[in-house]
Amino acid sequence: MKPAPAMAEPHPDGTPLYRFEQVSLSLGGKLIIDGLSLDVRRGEFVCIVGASGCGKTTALRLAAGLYQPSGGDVRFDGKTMRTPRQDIAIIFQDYGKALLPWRTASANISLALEAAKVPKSDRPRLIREGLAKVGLGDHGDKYPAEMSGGMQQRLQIARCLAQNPQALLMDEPFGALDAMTRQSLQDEVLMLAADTGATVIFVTHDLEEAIYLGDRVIGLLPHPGRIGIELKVDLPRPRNQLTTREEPEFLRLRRILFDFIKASEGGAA
Ligand SMILES: Nc1ncnc2c1ncn2[C@@H]1O[C@H](COP(=O)(O)OP(=O)(O)OP(=O)(O)O)[C@@H](O)[C@H]1O
Repeated sequence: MKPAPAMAEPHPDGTPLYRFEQVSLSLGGKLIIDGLSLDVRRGEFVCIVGASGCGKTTALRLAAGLYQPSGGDVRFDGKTMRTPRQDIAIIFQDYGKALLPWRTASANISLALEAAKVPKSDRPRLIREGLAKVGLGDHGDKYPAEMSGGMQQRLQIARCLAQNPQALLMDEPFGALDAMTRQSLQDEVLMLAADTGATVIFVTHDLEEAIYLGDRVIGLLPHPGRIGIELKVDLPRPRNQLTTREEPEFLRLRRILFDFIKASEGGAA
């Protein structure tokens, strides 16, 4: 049984995959997110940036169903999110903690297939395909500790994709990687997102990364977290690490975001 690709086509009734409606969240008696309204289309790649502590991770946790809003509504596929779902995968920066160290790369991917109750007989093929998709075809027998940071993050991505998710939520996934590895993983994620049609919400501190990857970049303002800016990224795909970053439109968006972050940090001081 080959999992069907997540929906790449617009939904027939045009509903967004995600709808945040006037979402607020208080934690420990403090308002962390306020009046957040955001639609994310199926297959869209949305990046979230903002000053440290503005609520990016919290917004992602709401999208994952790990927090319930104090006010408003998070709707996924037309339904209010009440708990985490099997078709929403989350990828964190801390790949070391996300992977099981006593399982090989193959066995780590198998974990997602076991959770999804994929029949045992289908698993070896899906594991092989999953490893190949992220360039780890020859490394199935390695343990996480025998792999570089980039390889471990690739493995985490393969494991998440094995869930066949409709949505991929990524929280600073490449923050700990060196520049070259980071760029190759950016391109791989773009390719995988295009291939699977998965909707991606990607949190990053790196403004260039957000523009390079996204169809849209959302900038959050702090205290409480709310949307301060929303930019459509009108750059051709496939993106290219050299030429895309040199486009006047890329530089224009980078300048706008840079000024936004600077102003928001000033305001938060
Ligand atoms: N469980 C909690 N209880 C109380 N306050 C919290 C809790 N979790 C987060 N916060 C606060 O909410 C705010 C937003 O945190 P969050 O981690 O979402 O920000 P962020 O934008 O992801 O930050 P960074 O970029 O530094 O990772 C911070 O002020 C943080 O201290």
